[in-house]
Amino acid sequence: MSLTIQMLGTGSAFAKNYYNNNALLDSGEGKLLIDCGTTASLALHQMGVPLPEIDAILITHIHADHVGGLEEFGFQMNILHGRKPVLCIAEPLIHPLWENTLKGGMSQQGMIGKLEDVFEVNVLTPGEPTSLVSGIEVELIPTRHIPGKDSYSLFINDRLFYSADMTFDPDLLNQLVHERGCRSILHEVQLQGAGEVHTTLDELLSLPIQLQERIRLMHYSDDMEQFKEKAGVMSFLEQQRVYNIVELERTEQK
Ligand SMILES: O=c1ccn([C@@H]2O[C@@H]3COP(=O)(O)O[C@H]3[C@H]2O)c(=O)[nH]1
Ligand SMILES: [Zn+2]
Ligand SMILES: [Zn+2]
Repeated sequence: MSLTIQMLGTGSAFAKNYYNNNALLDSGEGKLLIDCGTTASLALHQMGVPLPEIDAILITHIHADHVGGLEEFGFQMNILHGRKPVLCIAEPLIHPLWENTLKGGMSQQGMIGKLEDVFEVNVLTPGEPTSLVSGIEVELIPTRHIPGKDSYSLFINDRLFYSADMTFDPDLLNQLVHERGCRSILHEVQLQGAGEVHTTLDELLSLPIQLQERIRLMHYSDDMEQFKEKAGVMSFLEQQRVYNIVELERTEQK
């Protein structure tokens, strides 16, 4: 079975040339949206993907570039299409997502008082690979991002690592590749400055070359073009280009 990934956008939270770093996985039998940021519905519209075609949404963590589009997605599906979208989410994110992000805009007296009133909630257990849509199995891996804020990176179909926003974790990357058969890595990157809550390009450049060869960069700032020659064997994912994951597993990328 083939699996494709198309980034709705590849931008950092403050990018203006790129949409939010959200992704559409398509197994041919089902579509999974990874994160639903503020720009998600506009990007999907431009890609020609109607919201009802998406079988499930998976959330990595609570920042607007990853969840800011859920209010519109939820309302559109309920009001215009008469059904609740499936929302896959780690248990610790449910309370903050509703109480701190969605409640203000979505609550309606007597009708909407909790996440489950708008979404079909699929509660995920970190560390347990779970089939989310036909042909797409995902394991949530807790990774560090903001102190005190839960965040989960993804290991997809036992072969593709998709980083959430995360600080540098070379041990995890080594373990995934050398012990778990990970063939390619889509990794967030911060191109300039100290990587207090993100992973910097310099940190990724410190990895063994065998790891760098597997890495494609995403979640980058508007000055990305200036860094193409500074990224060594790593290349930048292009937003809205459709990649077959087999194509991502080739080592010569440039
Ligand atoms: O301690 C902090 C907290 C946040 N921020 C910025 O806010 C953004 C929120 O979304 P993001 O996680 O994609 O990126 C984050 C950063 O750009 C930061 O630089 N330092
Ligand atoms: Zn982000
Ligand atoms: Zn974040």
